[in-house]
Amino acid sequence: MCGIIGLLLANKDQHVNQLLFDGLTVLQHRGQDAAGMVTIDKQDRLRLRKDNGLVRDVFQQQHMLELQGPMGIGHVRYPTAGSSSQEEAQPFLTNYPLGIGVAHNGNLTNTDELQSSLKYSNFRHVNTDSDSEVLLNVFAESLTNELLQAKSDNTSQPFRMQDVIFGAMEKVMTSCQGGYAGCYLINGFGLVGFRDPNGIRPLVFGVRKSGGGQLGEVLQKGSSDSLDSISDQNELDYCIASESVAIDTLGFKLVRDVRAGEAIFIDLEGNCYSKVVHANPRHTPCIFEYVYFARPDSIMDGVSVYEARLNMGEKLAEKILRQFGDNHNVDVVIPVPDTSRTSALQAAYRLNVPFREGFMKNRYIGRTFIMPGQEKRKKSVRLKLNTIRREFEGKNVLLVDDSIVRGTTAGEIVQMARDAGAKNVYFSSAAPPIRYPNIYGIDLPSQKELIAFERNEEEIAAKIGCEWVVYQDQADLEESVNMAIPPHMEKFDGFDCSTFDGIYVTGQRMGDDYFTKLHSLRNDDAKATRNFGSVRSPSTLGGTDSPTMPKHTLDKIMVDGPKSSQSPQRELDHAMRVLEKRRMIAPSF
Ligand SMILES: O=P(O)(O)OC[C@H]1O[C@H](OP(=O)(O)OP(=O)(O)O)[C@H](O)[C@@H]1O
Ligand SMILES: NC(=O)CC[C@H](N)C(=O)O
Ligand SMILES: [Mg+2]
Repeated sequence: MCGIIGLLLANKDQHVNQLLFDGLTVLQHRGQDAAGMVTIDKQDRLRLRKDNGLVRDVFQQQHMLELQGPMGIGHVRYPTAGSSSQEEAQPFLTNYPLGIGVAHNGNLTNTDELQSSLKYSNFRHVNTDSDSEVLLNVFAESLTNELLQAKSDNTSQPFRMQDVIFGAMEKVMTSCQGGYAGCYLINGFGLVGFRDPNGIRPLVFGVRKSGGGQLGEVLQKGSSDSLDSISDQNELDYCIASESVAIDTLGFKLVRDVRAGEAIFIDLEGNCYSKVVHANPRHTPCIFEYVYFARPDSIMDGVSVYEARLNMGEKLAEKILRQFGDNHNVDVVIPVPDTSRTSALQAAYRLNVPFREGFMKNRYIGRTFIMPGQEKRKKSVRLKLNTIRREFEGKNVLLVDDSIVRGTTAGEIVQMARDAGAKNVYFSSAAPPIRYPNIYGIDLPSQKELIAFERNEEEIAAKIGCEWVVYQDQADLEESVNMAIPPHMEKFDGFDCSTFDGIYVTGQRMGDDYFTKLHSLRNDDAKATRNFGSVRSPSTLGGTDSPTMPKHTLDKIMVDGPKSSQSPQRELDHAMRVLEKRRMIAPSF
């Protein structure tokens, strides 16, 4: 679930680099593997920096100084296609036509077909296994055709670039299947934000007065659907982002969400054009954004993520009460930090039992679910959380998590609760059991890796070692989000709940060859082998699956490392051990 951002400033002497950096830092929870940004300088040169690592590791002072210009896009990556290699970090660029970059969140489900059509019909070269590079080239090809057409139709007068762009975006949306929200940067013209015809992945945009001034009453939150009422658009800075939290933090005012099947084009003069380019959009956003991915302080499609999570806690508690009545025997509710806190708080309130912080989180360890590799995820749970013994000793504790996916967290946490002296350990999940792969931007390619695959609640409880486990019902989860839609907003056409019910809004069915191939390419073992394959020399070391190590550190480890007489696997093991050791040292801020 990557994070994307695009920025265009009215004052062409200003630079977007610091705003991009700050925005990406705020979106870091959406991707920890790699980060990148591209800007366009005064000579129309695209300036790119991308690498594996967290935002703070990837952009050093010398990179920031070079990332000049008033327009740029940025990306934090959590891979769902190809490998974790540095080459597949984003943004991707292409020179033709004009010089275009892309930052993409989501996952295309017809990458292979598109790639071979680009190669054999359009003679375009795609250099990686990334679906995002394909998404870029499909647009580049369509834009080329639209530009050539517009040029031949309008020999005597200039054409309108917005028409050309919307024509190209229509082709993108009819050709590209899957979930995608993205931002294209077009040299000499501006930024394009877009969202797939099902609105699966989120995207919002906002404005501020040039340089950061106040907009006054014109754009009170949620009140304005267009920018028509703002007289002098030349004075506006624009920000497009995955989540409203980036818009808020950078001092922009949220205008609205990009609609399903819509593209918005912001030109260099500050004019903003929008069009729903897909003929039959249906708005079915990914419900897992509300469960886990988004920050609670984000407003997504008009819905406060925080409020939706409170509702999830309320409904979860009601299910526990339905199942056990008032004899539920729970002494204390304890959240599994961080994401479940909001739901756990409300569940405790509804159950009328104390809410206690029994686990303390090491703030320097990132999110474990989006880390690559099961060993690393497992180890990170232990490094990340520690117990406060007095909250467990002799008590019947109800642990609340937002979701149970592979069961890595639940298994470790239950054991920790027992080690801390809990009498009985109950576990509950604010989301229903996850039993199906995700194909729209969450890296859950393999059913067999899911703890709820072919297991019922009793079997899951036995597997994670607790007395009982209770999951949210899917209808209650959907209702939790629907209840938080403000009265003036349109209702959704439904949700993408495919990881819970196996119904794919883009029409795939379990058993299709697509799933077999996805599993074989992206199960944990396959990924480990592929990422291992990319560790060949210090120059390609950005390709290891280290989420936090800057490349120069990796280079050094390989120089310090064992001699080549050892097997490649042992060399890798050694490098990983050194990495693990060094990761224990907290980075300085
Ligand atoms: O069953 P699993 O495979 O362990 O996945 C589920 C867990 O992973 C996530 O936490 P994560 O540590 O990623 O992030 P958080 O700190 O935001 O809760 C999620 O909140 C669950 O706790
Ligand atoms: N999680 C995502 O949004 C991933 C984007 C893209 N599919 C990639 O792997 O880079
Ligand atoms: Mg968690």
